[in-house]
Amino acid sequence: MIQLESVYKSFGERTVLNDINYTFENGKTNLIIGQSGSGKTVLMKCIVGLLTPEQGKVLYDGRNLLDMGKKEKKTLRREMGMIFQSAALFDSLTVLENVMFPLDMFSNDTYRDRIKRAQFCLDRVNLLDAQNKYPGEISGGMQKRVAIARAIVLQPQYLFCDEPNSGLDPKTSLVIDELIHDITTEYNMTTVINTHDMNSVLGIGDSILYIYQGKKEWEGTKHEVFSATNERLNNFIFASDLLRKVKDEGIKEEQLASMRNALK
Ligand SMILES: Nc1ncnc2c1ncn2[C@@H]1O[C@H](COP(=O)(O)OP(=O)(O)OP(=O)(O)O)[C@@H](O)[C@H]1O
Repeated sequence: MIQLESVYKSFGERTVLNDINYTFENGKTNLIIGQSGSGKTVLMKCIVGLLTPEQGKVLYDGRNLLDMGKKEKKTLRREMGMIFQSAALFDSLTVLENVMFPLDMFSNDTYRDRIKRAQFCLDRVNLLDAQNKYPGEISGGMQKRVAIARAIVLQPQYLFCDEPNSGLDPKTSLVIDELIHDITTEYNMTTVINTHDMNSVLGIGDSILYIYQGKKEWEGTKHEVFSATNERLNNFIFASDLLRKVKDEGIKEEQLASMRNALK
C-alpha cells in the first residue's frame, strides 16, 4: 500500500500539486487520470522519488520515502518495478538478456537461476518463444510485454506504469491492460498507472484518482464512474462521443464488458 498525505509540489511560484491525499492499495490497479498538464507525471515522480515534494508524506507500507536515508531508499528501489511510456528496452540485448538485466544488476543468484527466473517471467507474458530475438525484431505490443516481464523479474511489491498503452492499437492495449491487471492480483502488488486511456479506466480502474489542476478532484472505481456527478470528471471521461452515448443511453457495465471481450 502507498499512502500520500498532504503532498505539495511547486516549481517556483507555481503550485503543481496541492494537498494530495490518497491511498493506492495492494492487489489493485490504481489509475491516475487527468487532463494534460494536470500534474499526473509530477505526482508519479514524487511517488517514485524522482522529485521531492516540499510538504507531505509518501508512505510505502508505513515507511516515509521523504524520511529515508540512502540505504533505505536503495532497499525500496529494489521493491519497485517500472514500465515506461516507451518500452525502453536495450536494442543490443536479446529479449532474454533484457529481462535478465535487473537480475544481473541486483541479484546474487547463479547464472542458471537468473536465466530460469527470466524465462519464467517471459513465459508469464507469453513470450518465451521470442527470447532470442532482438527488440527491433518484435512488435510494439510484444516490446511492452517484454518490459512487463523485466519489471516483474525482481518480484516487486510496487509497480509503476507511465502511459503503458501509448502507441498501441486498442486491441493490443487491452491485452497489456489485462496482463498488468492479472499480475497485480496474482502477486498482490500495489500498481500505480498514469493513463489517458479511457478504455483502461473502464476496464481495469479498480481505483481511480482524478486530478484537476494539481488537486484531487474525484476518487472512485470504474463502477462509480458512470454514476459520478462531478462535472469536471464527466467532461473529461465522456469527452468522446461514443462514451457520452454509452453514458446517456444507459449502456450497462456488463454490456460494456462483453463489448471488450468481443474485441479480445
Ligand atoms: N521540472 C519542471 N519545472 C517546471 N514546471 C514543471 C516541471 N515539470 C512539470 N512542470 C509543470 O507542471 C505541470 C504538470 O505537469 P505534468 O507533466 O505532471 O502534467 P501531466 O498531467 O502529466 O500532463 P500530460 O498528460 O500531458 O503528460 C505542467 O504545467 C508542467 O509544465
